[in-house]
Amino acid sequence: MAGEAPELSAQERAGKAFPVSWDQFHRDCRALTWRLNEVGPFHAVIAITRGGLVPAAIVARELGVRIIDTVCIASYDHDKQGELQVLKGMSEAAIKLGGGTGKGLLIVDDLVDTGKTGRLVRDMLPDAHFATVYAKPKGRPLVDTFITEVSQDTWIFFPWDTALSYHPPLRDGAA
Ligand SMILES: O=P(O)(O)OC[C@H]1O[C@H](OP(=O)(O)OP(=O)(O)O)[C@H](O)[C@@H]1O
Ligand SMILES: Nc1nc2[nH]cnc2c(=O)[nH]1
Ligand SMILES: [Mg+2]
Repeated sequence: MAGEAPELSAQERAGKAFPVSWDQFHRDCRALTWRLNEVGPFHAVIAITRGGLVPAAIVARELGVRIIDTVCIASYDHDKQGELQVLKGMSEAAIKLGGGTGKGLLIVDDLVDTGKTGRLVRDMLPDAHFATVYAKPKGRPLVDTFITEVSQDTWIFFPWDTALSYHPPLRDGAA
């Protein structure tokens, strides 16, 4: 309707920005692996794409896991969450390795926010271990292991979504 304020995106609602560099992300993934090493061993890693692909590769490398599968889910269109869509489920081979319930499987994603994506995958594999690098309070109860909690009003910017760019100085005319 005319005059109505445009709907804010999840990113705009978040307000606070938490940019993560490649270095920081790699360090956080390694820290996650230290914790997961106490919980495993795992037969396979299941990455929730696309955000889970990079941490899954790092975690699998550190833990010596060579079987990696994906569950492909689309929810945020840029930064607005819509209906969750499972574009591709797990392979039969991975499901079999987890005995049908996910036992001994490690699900990896970059973050949990509302927890909707995590809930969907947990329901597919209730006995799997679910790990994320970052967690916001609403999604946190769904995660078994994570490294850093950020507030619900924070938007995390991942290194694959960002680039170095000029930033003007704080004080006008100081450039
Ligand atoms: O806890 P939730 O509120 O469900 O949000 C978390 C999910 O959102 C992001 O994925 P996104 O759907 O943006 O897709 P992408 O991984 O392909 O970027 C992120 O990678 C998580 O998978
Ligand atoms: N990049 C990014 N994607 C998200 N999807 C849900 N929450 C977030 C977030 O904080 N950052
Ligand atoms: Mg994702």
